Amino acid sequence: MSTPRPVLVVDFGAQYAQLIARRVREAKVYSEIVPHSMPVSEMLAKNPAAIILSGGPSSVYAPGAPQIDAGMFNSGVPVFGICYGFQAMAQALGGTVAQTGNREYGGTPLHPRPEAGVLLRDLPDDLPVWMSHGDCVTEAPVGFTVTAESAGAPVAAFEDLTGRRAGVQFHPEVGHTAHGQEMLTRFLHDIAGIEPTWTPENIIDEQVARIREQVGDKEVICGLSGGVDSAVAAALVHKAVGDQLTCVFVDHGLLRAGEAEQVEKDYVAATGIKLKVVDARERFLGALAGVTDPEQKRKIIGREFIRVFEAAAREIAAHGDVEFLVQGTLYPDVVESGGGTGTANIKSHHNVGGLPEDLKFALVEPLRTLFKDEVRTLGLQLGLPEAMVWRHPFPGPGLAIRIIGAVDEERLAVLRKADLIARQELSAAGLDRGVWQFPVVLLADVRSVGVQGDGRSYGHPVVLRPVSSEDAMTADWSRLPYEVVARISTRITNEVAEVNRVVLDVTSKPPGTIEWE
Ligand SMILES: Nc1ncnc2c1ncn2[C@@H]1O[C@H](COP(=O)(O)OP(=O)(O)OP(=O)(O)O)[C@@H](O)[C@H]1O
Ligand SMILES: O=c1[nH]c(=O)c2[nH+]cn([C@@H]3O[C@H](COP(=O)(O)O)[C@@H](O)[C@H]3O)c2[nH]1
Ligand SMILES: NC(=O)CC[C@H](N)C(=O)O
Ligand SMILES: [Mg+2]
Repeated sequence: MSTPRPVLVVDFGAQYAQLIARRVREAKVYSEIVPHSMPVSEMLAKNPAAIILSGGPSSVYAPGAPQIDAGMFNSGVPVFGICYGFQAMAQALGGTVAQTGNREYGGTPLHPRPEAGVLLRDLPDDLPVWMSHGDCVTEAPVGFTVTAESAGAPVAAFEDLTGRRAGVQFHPEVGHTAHGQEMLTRFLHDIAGIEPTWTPENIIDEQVARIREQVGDKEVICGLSGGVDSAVAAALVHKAVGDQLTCVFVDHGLLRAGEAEQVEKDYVAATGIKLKVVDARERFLGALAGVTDPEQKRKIIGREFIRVFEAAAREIAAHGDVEFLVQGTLYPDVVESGGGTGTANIKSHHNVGGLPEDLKFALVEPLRTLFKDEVRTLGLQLGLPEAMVWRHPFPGPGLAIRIIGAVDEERLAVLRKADLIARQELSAAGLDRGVWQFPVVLLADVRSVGVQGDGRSYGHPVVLRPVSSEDAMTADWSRLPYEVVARISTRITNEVAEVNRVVLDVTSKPPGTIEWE
């Protein structure tokens, strides 16, 4: 099977490059992100159906700012510029970009002109769009029609339909821009003339073909956690190579109450895939003893996972070595680990930034460019049970990154009890689907004074961190009904002897992250 012609999203260090790529997928068009440092000849060698230039932090007129090679515009490939990409495109084609002193951040009314062109045709005046710029295009290049303006941007959108190029100063890819998806769709379908034929089923077919090609007739193991990502990854690999796949579930002692049993029982029942369960509790807890630094914990866990997979592979291999390790890695894991173009390392996800340097497995990661909600859609299409597909995410390093301080059996036992109560009460209130994830965090090195049974207590606080999110890239704290919060608090302080205080985390992401470490 051939890969469809991609729409390339050229990343200029944008906050939203991955969001652009998924909006393109929502328009039923295949897309790939490439760094702006990739030579244009290499981009063109991918035979792109169109190119989208992302936003970015630089100013196009500043020394050393990323530029666009004119070759891109001579190639005849349709191009769409967004924010920095729009400015860079204007400059490369002979327009003018300047800092006018009129900065616009956040919701801004857009005024489409009567000659609104294809992108903005029939959209209302005062259209609320999301802006984030300090520079402006002050003069459009020759051959372009200016199709909209805003108070701070005299050229807020332009089009050259003959050359199949367009650009906008605002961000159509963010949810806050009204009709943003429609504008991107109009560019792709109506200006670039791309057929909307790509669907999530295509991901399945493409990935199955790709996995077959990569793996051939060799044996494969898959790290299976009970979470949706690895379940979908395993289902894809199973579809591709059947019984060459064995899943390995690692009980590292950092799991929640009942989790190991549930994975063993439910997963095999639902899928019929071979599963090996490894009890690695001593090994992980030994390696983590006394460690308090979050990044160090993550690196240790990443390394131990691989060592356990290696040992399991030796036992599983019927002939020779197992070369391939399947992981349910998603795009946010990669980005947060600093794997994007010029993106910062926020935290090393155990399955990406936490991998040891001497990793011998070749990785099979069919979900590496996708977001969780897309993976859930795939899971449903692959016939996985709803309960598995809608399970809340749970990080591979488990409770180790929810104990602030060193990790040991005793602390784990305390957190497990508190966590179970929170999960039970959330489910009892029928709120599972309304909440993206609900970490419970133990501040193991903090103590506070309480009064319980007329006596003094000196116990630990537990933090409730329920969040809502679309893709874990950004999140907000969930406004749980106070009765539910109150019930959880009462039960935890009554039933978990070591905990005498429950607090609620009311921080969005950014500036917080979902997990505390
Ligand atoms: N206990 C485990 N045993 C084996 N592999 C694991 C375990 N925990 C995590 N992994 C591997 O690490 C990958 C990343 O973990 P992550 O938690 O992001 O995904 P997930 O558990 O599959 O899904 P979810 O994000 O919904 O929890 C998993 O897809 C899986 O391959
Ligand atoms: O498998 C994982 N290995 C990790 O090392 C890891 N760190 C964070 N997470 C999960 O990723 C999402 C975003 O988390 P943060 O807002 O805390 O960065 C949330 O869903 C987190 O639970 C991880 N998952
Ligand atoms: N969001 C962006 O792409 C910003 C572009 C440019 N840095 C500006 O401030 O105008
Ligand atoms: Mg998980």
